[in-house]
Amino acid sequence: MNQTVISAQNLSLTFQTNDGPVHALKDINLDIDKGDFVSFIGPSGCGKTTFLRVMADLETPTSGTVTVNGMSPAEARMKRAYGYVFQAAGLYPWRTIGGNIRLPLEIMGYSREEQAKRVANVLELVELEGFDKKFPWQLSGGMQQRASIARALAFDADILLMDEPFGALDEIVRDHLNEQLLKLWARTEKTIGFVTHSIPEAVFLSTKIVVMSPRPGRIADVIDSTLPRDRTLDIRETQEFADIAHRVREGLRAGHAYD
Ligand SMILES: Nc1ncnc2c1ncn2[C@@H]1O[C@H](COP(=O)(O)OP(=O)(O)OP(=O)(O)O)[C@@H](O)[C@H]1O
Repeated sequence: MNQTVISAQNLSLTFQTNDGPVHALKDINLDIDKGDFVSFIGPSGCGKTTFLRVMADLETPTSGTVTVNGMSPAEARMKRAYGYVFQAAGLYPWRTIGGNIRLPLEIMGYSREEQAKRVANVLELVELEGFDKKFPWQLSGGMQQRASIARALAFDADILLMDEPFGALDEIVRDHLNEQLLKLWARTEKTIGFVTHSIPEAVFLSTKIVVMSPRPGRIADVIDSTLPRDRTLDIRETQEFADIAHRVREGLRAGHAYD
């Protein structure tokens, strides 16, 4: 039986600003099952980041509820139920890659042995073995983003929330990272929530695609992918891939106000 790990019920969030209220999310209902790879796609300002931030307890909903592993987002954060990857890698330039990944573990008081074990483990998962003593500026943008994924994996949480992690990278690097991410997902069996602007990226990565529409941010369509979980980039040439991409595009078009 599918186990729900993230559940949003009638979730709304309105920001009060000097220019009046901004309805970032409105009546969102969504269940994410264990092991799902869920992408959130939609035009700029439709609330994708806000939704992810609500799950991560970085924003508080105005009404409705979200549960993460059956807990409130605040409890889930205390229990380190998820790792979070931001748009920019956000590595400290004065710390080595290993030092950056170790930082949250140091703060939480993990022993030196445990820190070293975890750093080695996550560097292997993102294929950056041997880079622990390098500084961020010695790595390419794609490698820095992999290091920031490694940092998010350091607590070995079951859930990984990723806010457009590859948006700033060129297409070839992005393709490669997408393949690596799928391998990592298969190996670790994590549940992933992933924000993107890219239709091919969403279709290639996801088991479930949540298409959002702006003002106020609502769910326009939820697409359960028919593609096999085990896939390589070649799958993008198939009719099935094109069909799913078409449905995403239709959802985006239907939800867009074109104002
Ligand atoms: N702290 C805040 N205060 C006021 N308004 C905000 C705040 N954070 C976000 N918003 C507004 O809420 C709406 C949703 O923003 P959000 O960043 O979630 O959208 P998004 O879909 O992730 O956009 P993008 O793709 O550009 O990152 C936008 O209109 C944004 O301006």
